[in-house]
Amino acid sequence: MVIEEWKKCGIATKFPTYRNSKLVTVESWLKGKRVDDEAEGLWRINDGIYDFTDFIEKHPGGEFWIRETRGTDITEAFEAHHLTSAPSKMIEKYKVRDAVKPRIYTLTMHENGFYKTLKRRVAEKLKTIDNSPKQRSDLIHLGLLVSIFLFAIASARLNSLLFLALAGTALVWTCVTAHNYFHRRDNWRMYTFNLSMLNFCSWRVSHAMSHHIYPNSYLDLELSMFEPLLCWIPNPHIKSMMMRYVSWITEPFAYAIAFFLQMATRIYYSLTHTNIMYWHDLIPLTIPLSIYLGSDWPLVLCLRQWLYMTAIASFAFCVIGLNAAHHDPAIYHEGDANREDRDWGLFQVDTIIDRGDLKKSQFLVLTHFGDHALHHLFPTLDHGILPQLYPILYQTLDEFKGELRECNHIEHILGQHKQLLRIKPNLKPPGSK
Ligand code: HEM
Repeated sequence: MVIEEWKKCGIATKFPTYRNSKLVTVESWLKGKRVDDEAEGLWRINDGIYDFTDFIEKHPGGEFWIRETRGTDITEAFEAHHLTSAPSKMIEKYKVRDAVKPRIYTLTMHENGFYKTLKRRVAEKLKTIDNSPKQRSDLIHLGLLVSIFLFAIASARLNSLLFLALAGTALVWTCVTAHNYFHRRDNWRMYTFNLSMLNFCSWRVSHAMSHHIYPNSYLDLELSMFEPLLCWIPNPHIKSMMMRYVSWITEPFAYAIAFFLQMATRIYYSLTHTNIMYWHDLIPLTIPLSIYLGSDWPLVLCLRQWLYMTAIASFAFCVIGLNAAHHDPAIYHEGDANREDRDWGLFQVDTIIDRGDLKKSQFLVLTHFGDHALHHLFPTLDHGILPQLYPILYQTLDEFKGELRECNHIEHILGQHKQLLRIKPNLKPPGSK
């Protein structure tokens, strides 16, 4: 079959099936991947087919990661989530056969390439690293979590807009900080992500499996979920002339309803297709409940206060998240010229401009998706210890002609808006002179 030119994917040999679905969700992404990935109904790592059915419940990282990825190619996710050599040694006993067809993904992880070299160096460095910042991360997270409830109750008792804004701010910062935790083995802090109406299980797919592994490509759900409202792919077949400009106007509205929209989509999908709701989707209700118990307000007003708080948090989350690292005309997006070296780690760095203005504060890094490149490369590491890895990252980037760029938030906001307008692909590959 001939693929239309504009559908050619920069990192895979197929245009992802899920992009043809009427409703783009985590489930349609996984379903599409099961169709596309040549994993023969099991799990694929490089050119091997593995049956991890008996390992699902034994997985130290938690059942979710393996259960949900059945029928897909997990090569990059497997490499990025483990820093020890144990998992690579363990998989042999689960191997069933060699895959019949070649992999559809064209990024590489050669032993002496950028990513594997960096990973070996990072694994070595972790043996001598100062781990105390991890406790600081835990304290910051706990402090923010408690603040949500204190500020929410104060906003009702004092009927104060200021405390309402503070409660919304504490909510968004707790949510971003909780993201530090849902990338890892199951732990109680990952549940606090759900206070926002988002769901960490859903995000383990849309963010950890999709966005982190295939950023700014057709496979990145964090792009496709916003289309056609906001479209960053520089392609007139996807981004209509009208959407380029209209998105600037509709954007604030889209930001404010993003949390509600995710919850509504999941409820709608559960009612019309299969249930994708979890018991922990009820967690956000603890906020209106605490306002009700901590003030003399009737329940209706408590619910209203909670919805206002959530809208503030949703708006702030998008201002922070969509302007954190990935969207600027100088950043690689689907359709742009590819770097010659197809190393997965270099691809990650090419899709990011880090926020340099956050780097001096662990609090800001945790609450604003800081140290973004290192986090993409090693998602299971606590954000607190990432700064200690910069010397190794810079040294390895130098050796492989990579570059970690930086800018501040205002520059990112401007760049993101220019990217919404851009329809012409960059013809100069990253790394070229
Ligand atoms: C989609 C594929 C997979 C993902 C996303 C994944 C994710 C994870 C995560 C998040 C952790 C916890 C890391 C931490 O908190 O520091 C973990 C640990 C672990 N996983 Fe997986 N995993 C996957 C597949 C596998 C497979 C196939 C095996 C082996 C058969 C495996 C073996 C382990 C082991 C032994 C650990 C303990 C920590 C370590 O030695 O690195 N995982 N995994």
